[in-house]
Amino acid sequence: MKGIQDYYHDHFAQCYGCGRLNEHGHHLKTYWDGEHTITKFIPKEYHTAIPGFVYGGMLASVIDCHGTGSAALAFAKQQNIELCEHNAPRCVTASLQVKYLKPTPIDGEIEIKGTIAKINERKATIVAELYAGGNLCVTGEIVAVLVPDNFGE
Ligand SMILES: CCCCCCCCCCCCCCCC(=O)SCCNC(=O)CCNC(=O)[C@H](O)C(C)(C)COP(=O)(O)OP(=O)(O)OC[C@H]1O[C@@H](n2cnc3c(N)ncnc32)[C@H](O)[C@@H]1OP(=O)(O)O
Repeated sequence: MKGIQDYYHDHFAQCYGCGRLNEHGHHLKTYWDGEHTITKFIPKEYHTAIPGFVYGGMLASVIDCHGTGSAALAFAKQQNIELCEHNAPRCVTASLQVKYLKPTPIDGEIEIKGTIAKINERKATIVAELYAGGNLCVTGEIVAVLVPDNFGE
């Protein structure tokens, strides 16, 4: 299954969380599932916080890039972009909020479900729900902004 990350331009594909060209990164893939977006991730043992449970910063990282990926999908849909090599919109995180409801078990796949809560011409708000073993463990809210031409100046 391809994710929006497969369609980022090479110079937008270096991110530790979601860049397909970062050899040390998570290589997340985010795609539509009906009206929602999905990202899946299998934690490694070294992502431990407390034995048996995932480190919270790691979960925030996955939610972060699920948010920017979901926003990019939403902008592509809004702008009627037919995704093909290197033409995906690219977003940066303006804001990331995370709530840890329950410890997240480390042994198994994590699924993050995204809902596009708000979108205008350059900003999207994504609500994320992170599930492990079918249980809701973490929620998040990400404000993602299309990369401005003067980014980093
Ligand atoms: C050779 C090629 C080089 C390429 C080079 C680029 C590479 C790109 C790679 C991307 C890779 C991504 C990787 C994954 C996710 C990260 O890890 S990204 C890294 C972490 N994030 C950052 O570093 C972002 C740092 N912040 C910024 O650059 C700027 O503040 C931003 C976010 C671009 C916004 O700046 P701006 O466009 O000047 O802001 P502004 O016009 O005031 O705001 C735009 C909208 O966002 C809202 N907003 C702004 N900040 C916030 C906030 N903190 N909270 C809530 N709303 C906010 C504003 O209210 C406004 O909303 P509307 O008025 O449209 O309703």
